[in-house]
Amino acid sequence: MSALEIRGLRKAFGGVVALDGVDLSAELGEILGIVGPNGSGKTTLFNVVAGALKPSGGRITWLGQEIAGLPAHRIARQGLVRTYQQAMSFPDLSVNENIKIASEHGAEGVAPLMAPDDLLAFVGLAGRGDEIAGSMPFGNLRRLGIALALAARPKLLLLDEPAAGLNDSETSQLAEIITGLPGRGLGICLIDHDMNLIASICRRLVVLDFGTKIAEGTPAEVLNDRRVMEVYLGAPA
Ligand SMILES: Nc1ncnc2c1ncn2[C@@H]1O[C@H](COP(=O)(O)OP(=O)(O)OP(=O)(O)O)[C@@H](O)[C@H]1O
Repeated sequence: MSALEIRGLRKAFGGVVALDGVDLSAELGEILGIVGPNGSGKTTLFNVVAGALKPSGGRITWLGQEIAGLPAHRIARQGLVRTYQQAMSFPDLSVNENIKIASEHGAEGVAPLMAPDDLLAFVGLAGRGDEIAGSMPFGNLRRLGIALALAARPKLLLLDEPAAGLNDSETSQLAEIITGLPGRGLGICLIDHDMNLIASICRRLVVLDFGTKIAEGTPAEVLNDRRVMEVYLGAPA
């Protein structure tokens, strides 16, 4: 059984069906890319898995236990942690204070991934622990968002569009950070619209369209899939 097993996951907002029977598995030690056009259900998938939204149906098994519908803080305590499209931090507090709070709300019974100073160095914020989060430039706020998620000692990290708004050099630095995580035993699920980033760091991709999984496989398999090409490029199936 995979670390995360999702079966028949459904989420409806009134008449809008955002997830329509999604099956998906994610392993520790792998980077799984989740792609699809705007509105295909990617963020809703993360919200439901991480407990920010209750599913309308289906099963989510994490490390062998059913977690569908549990509140977000209980899911985070079990090592399943998500980041948001907007980097989340307490803007009036320092970087170090933010890290401390994140670690206090993190997974129970899991050793820290690394010491706070090493964590800051790992995400490219060495020596910036005393800076006030809200005064940092956008790229550094993104790094801080990842540092805060890692401070919560995740076993599986759900990254929602971490490269949005980053320039090319910031995106390659981000790719280095992310690719360093599976070797430390973490699993990563990565949503992003940057196909170059996704194809370069993910071994496996899942493609959503209108709340259903339309393809799954290696980047090469998926990007040559006729249905995926149709969705992205409008080519006939
Ligand atoms: N809170 C909500 N209330 C009503 N409808 C919602 C809500 N959240 C999402 N939806 C709808 O669910 C569908 C899936 O949205 P979602 O944000 O999950 O897509 P996405 O693939 O993450 O899109 P994007 O790439 O633009 O971030 C869309 O039709 C969206 O309008």
